[in-house]
Amino acid sequence: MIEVRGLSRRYGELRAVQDVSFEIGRGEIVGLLGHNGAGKTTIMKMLTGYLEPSAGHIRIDGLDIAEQRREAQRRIGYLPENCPLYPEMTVLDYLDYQASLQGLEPRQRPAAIRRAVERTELGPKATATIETLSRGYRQRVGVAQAILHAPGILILDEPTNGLDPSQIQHMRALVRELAQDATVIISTHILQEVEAVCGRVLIMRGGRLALDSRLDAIGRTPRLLVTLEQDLDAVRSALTGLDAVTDVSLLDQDETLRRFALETPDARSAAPLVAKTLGERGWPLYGLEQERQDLEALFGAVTLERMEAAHV
Ligand SMILES: Nc1ncnc2c1ncn2[C@@H]1O[C@H](COP(=O)(O)OP(=O)(O)OP(=O)(O)O)[C@@H](O)[C@H]1O
Repeated sequence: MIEVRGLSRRYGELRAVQDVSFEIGRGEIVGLLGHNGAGKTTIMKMLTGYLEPSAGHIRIDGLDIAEQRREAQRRIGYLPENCPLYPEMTVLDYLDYQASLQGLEPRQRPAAIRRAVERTELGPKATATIETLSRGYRQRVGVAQAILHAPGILILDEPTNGLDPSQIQHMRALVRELAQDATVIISTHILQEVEAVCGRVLIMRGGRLALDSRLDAIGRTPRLLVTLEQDLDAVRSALTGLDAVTDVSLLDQDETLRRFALETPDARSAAPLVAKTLGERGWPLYGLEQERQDLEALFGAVTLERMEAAHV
């Protein structure tokens, strides 16, 4: 339903997006992941018809966005990175104004606004002026304006940017809920964000698509990191008998302590078993935690071969 072929965009000499191709099917939740400046926003602006590509094609449900822009845009809801909100307007007035800009007939608007307010749980703030809202609520208003016309595709640029942890949880739950009847593309520079809601990831690096993969195919089962005084052989013989631990390797060490990485099918449920087994040996446990991989670690995990394959 979204088809992108050979997409490129230059800003003067700068190649912000270079020869990017992908397809996204109905109902997918896809994370567009990359560092600041990787080209995510530029791609999203082109997908939504607000920026013209320097080269390449985009089709939305078979509609060429260059030739049938308005029709294609009707199928898309867009939360821009800095969604323009009018601070002095109430939430309802703002949504009514957006509904009119989006071309909804006056008689359709009340039902559309009611549905958007309900889905984003903005009811208690509906008559508040936007300037009085927290950042989390403002983002919800941004999402509400994106879903007014019940689009089949939602494009959300950094939807959790600047939110506190509880607002992030709420936004993630909202995205999952919206994904039940829409295809969703979310841009972010935070890997955990993708892991929390997406089934597939497109990784951008320096304007190029470095990886297009289902998350479960990346092999990112988190490892358990354990810090002990013992050496590798001793730790191996203590732990590899457990079903929960399939391999042990030494990560790093200082004069007294060694940090080991335990391969395990499920790090969370393995942790108490590992703690118990080590405790039974009377070994002091200096650390036990799940490995957190950042974007760099993921880039490292992606083999050169796969990156090259993604470029063809
Ligand atoms: N209007 C513009 N004029 C010139 N350069 C631009 C313009 N917009 C973006 N760029 C540049 O293009 C590159 C890609 O920017 P883009 O905003 O697409 O990246 P991004 O991955 O979305 O990053 P961020 O998360 O910081 O928004 C960056 O080097 C940026 O500075």
